[in-house]
Amino acid sequence: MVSKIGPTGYGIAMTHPLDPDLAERLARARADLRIGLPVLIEDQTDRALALAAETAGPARFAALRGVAGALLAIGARRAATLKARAYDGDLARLRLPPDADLAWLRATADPARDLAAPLKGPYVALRDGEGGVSAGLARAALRLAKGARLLPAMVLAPWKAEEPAGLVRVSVAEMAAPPLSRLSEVVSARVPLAVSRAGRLHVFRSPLEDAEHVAVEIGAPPRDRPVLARLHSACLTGDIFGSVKCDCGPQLHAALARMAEEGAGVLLYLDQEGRGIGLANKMRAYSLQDQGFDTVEANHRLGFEDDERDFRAGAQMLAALGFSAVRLLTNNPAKVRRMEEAGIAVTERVPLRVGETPENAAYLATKIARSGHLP
Ligand SMILES: Nc1nc2c(ncn2[C@@H]2O[C@H](COP(=O)(O)OP(=O)(O)OP(=O)(O)O)[C@@H](O)[C@H]2O)c(=O)[nH]1
Ligand SMILES: [Zn+2]
Repeated sequence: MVSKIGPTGYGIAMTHPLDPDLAERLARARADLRIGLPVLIEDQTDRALALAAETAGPARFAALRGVAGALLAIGARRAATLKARAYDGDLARLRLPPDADLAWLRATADPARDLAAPLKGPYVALRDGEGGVSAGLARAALRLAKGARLLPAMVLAPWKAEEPAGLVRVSVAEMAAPPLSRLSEVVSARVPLAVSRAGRLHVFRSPLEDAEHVAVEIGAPPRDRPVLARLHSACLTGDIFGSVKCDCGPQLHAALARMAEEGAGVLLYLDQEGRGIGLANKMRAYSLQDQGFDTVEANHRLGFEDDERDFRAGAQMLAALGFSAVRLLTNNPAKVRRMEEAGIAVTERVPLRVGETPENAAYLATKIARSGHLP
């Protein structure tokens, strides 16, 4: 059947080469949420404007709150802390009180503020069929927030009117199958390091993220043999400031030293701060840890998985540099599995146990007890 679609012709919808594609619209949606702009989310029957609770400004929040059927979607764990029922399983849709202001919004969204901001309840959770935005749209909105490294708490307003000019529009179906981002090398240059003068840094970017990942190559590792490699996730606190709350800094330096000793290696420094939740959320997790929650529980209370990293970036960088097999410096068997799944053979796991302190003993024990790390 031939159907007429838009101004571009007949049959399949044609797009103009200058139109943003799905991956680009998703990247823009994440960027817009981070700067406090709403995104239009739709499924076959409904559409809603979605604004991140964490970045919403007063005027935009007021504009959405004024729409009949507007609500706040949060994760089920957050709802439990707020003593609100989660009728939608993994999430709850809360009624927006008419006098709700930004202080209410942020205090409701952010578990790290619970001690400072007395809770703003009681909260009224909406049941199936109530509220102007479905659980399906709300779920997609929360996923988008997490992808933007924002707290999963979204103001949603049903939107029947004309599409507001300039806002990004994505559908739930599109979000279900986000395209894999492809990294490519932007530049490489020689950087003599304290541990080895034969250092070279390769910078990688994906067109879809603002992340920049770095491969530190030491010596001239032959490409036809397994290379000593480390997948290191960025840790500003440990790597730069010498925090003793984790073991990252010592692991980083020990890995480089080991590569220098052997004369060759590759350290992939992945722009995935806080196991992929971003620096601000890691600090929120730290503030919850100060209240007695462990590293896994703290992530969960914020609405994130305990590990949100995607190690395919590391595998893509290794492949781009010409490596197909590694001897991987890690205590985390999940990293070995992820590498193999991504097509990089792991011929050996090389343990990396350094930097234990009284302050990180409980953190390291939790990773062994709950995250599958090897002792
Ligand atoms: N969310 C969260 N992230 C943390 C916490 N402590 C450290 N991190 C992050 O965890 C990551 C460190 O993980 P890695 O050392 O790369 O890997 P690993 O899974 O511990 O496995 P190894 O290879 O054995 O070190 C960094 O991104 C840190 O910022 C925490 O308490 N909460
Ligand atoms: Zn760390």
